[in-house]
Amino acid sequence: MISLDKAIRIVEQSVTALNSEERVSLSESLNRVLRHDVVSDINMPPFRKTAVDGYACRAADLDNPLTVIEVIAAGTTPQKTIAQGTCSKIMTGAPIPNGADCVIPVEDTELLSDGTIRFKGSKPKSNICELGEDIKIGESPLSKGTLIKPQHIAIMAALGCHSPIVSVRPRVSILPTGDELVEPTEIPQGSKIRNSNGHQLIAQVISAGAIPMYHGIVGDTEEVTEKAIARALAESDVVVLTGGVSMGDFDYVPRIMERLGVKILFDSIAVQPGKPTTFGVAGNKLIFGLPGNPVSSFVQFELLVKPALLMMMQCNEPYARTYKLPLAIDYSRKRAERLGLFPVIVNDKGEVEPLEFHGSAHIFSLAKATGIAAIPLGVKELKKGELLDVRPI
Ligand SMILES: Nc1nc2c(c(=O)[nH]1)N[C@H]1C(S)=C(S)[C@@H](COP(=O)(O)OP(=O)(O)OC[C@H]3O[C@@H](n4cnc5c(N)ncnc54)[C@H](O)[C@@H]3O)O[C@H]1N2
Ligand code: MOO
Repeated sequence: MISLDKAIRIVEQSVTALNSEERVSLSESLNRVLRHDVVSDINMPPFRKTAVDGYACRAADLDNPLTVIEVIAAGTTPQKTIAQGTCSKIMTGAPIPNGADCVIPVEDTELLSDGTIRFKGSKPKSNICELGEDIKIGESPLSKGTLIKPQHIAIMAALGCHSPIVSVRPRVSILPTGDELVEPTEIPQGSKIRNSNGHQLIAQVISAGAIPMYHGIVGDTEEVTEKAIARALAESDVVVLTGGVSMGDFDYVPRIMERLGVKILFDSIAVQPGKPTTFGVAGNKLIFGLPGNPVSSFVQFELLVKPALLMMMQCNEPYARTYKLPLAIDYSRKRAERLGLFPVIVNDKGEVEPLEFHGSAHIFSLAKATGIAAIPLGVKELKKGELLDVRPI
C-alpha cells in the first residue's frame, strides 16, 4: 500500500499533456481549458460613466436648486457642459458630461414646482466610474491554463474574445465490470444490482471537461474483460474501469492489464474508501481500475482521475482546493491504518458535520453531502473544534 500523496504524485508524473487545441464558440468553451492569455483591447469602462440613475452636477452647487439642461440616456453622448447651477439628468451607464464631478441619485432629490431639482441628501458621493478603473488596454484578466467558468465567459465576451482557443478534450473510456450489474432501465432480479458507477463516471468525466465513451457493462470473464480493455485502450486516451480490482476469484482487472502490456504503477492505496485502486500506463495512455464500491469509485475519480484529465488539458489548477474547517462534534473511528475520507455537510457556521456513513457502498450518504473530510492515517479520534481538511463536492 502506498500513501494517497504518493499515488497522486505517480499519476501526475505519468500524465502526457495533449498538445492539440481548437477554436470554439463562447458557449462551447465552458469547462474547457484556455490555451492563450486573454488580453484586453479596450479600457473598461471605456469612458467616465455614472453608476446610478440621477443628476450629474458639481458637488459645490448642491446647496441651491439646479436647472436640468439635458437628459442623457445610456448609449448617447452628452451635448452640454455642466456650469454653475445646472445639472443633467443621467441614466446608469451613460457618459458623464463635461463639468460634472458627481452624480446624485434620483431618490436623493426632489422636483420643485419651477422644474428645478434640489438635493435632499446629507453628503454627496461621486458615483462616477473612472475610465479604465476595471481594466486597462493590454492587461490580462485570464491566463493560459484557466479552466473556463461562466464568469470567465462574461470577461471574454466583454473583451471581444468571441472564439477562444482551448485544449482538445481527452477521450475517456468507461467500463463498469461485474456479472451482477444491470442497467438502470432494468429491475434487478435475485442477486443483481443496478450499475450506478458507470453513469456516475460518465457525469464525472463530463464535469471534468473530458469526453466520456461509455462501453456498457463488461461481464466477469477474462476473455470478455480483456477484449473490452484492449478496445478501450485503442480508442481512448484514458481508460477507467470499476470493479474487479480486489481479491475475489473474478477480480481479473490487474492481471489483464498486465497481459495487455500495461505497466502497473500501483495497486493499493492507504485510503478508505478506495484501497484496491489500481493505476497503470500503456505508452501515453492512462488506465485506472477503480474499486467497484460506488463511494470508492466516486472519491478516487475526484482524487486521481480528474486532476489527470485537467493536466492533460494543461490546466494550471488541476487539484481541487481543500479548506481547513473545525469539526462540529467529536468524531471517532475503529481503525486508523488508512487515511479516512467521509461525507460531511459544512453548516452555516462553517463547521463540519459528519453524515451517517456505512462505508464505501453507501452512495446515499452523498445525497446531501457538501464535502468530503479527511481524518489522517494513524488518527482514531478528533475532538469538536479540531481542524480537518475538507474538499467541497
Ligand atoms: N479479501 C479482501 N476482500 C476485499 C478487500 C480486501 O482487501 N481483501 N478489499 C475490499 C475493498 S476495500 C473494496 S473497495 C472492494 C473492491 O472490490 P472490487 O473493486 O474488486 O469490486 P467488486 O468486488 O467488483 O465490487 C465491490 C462492490 O461494488 C459493487 N459494484 C461493482 N460495480 C458496481 C457498479 N458499476 N455500480 C454499482 N455497484 C457496483 C459490487 O456489486 C460489490 O458489492 O473489495 C473489498 N473486498
Ligand atoms: O477501500 Mo474500499 O473502497 O473501503 O471499500
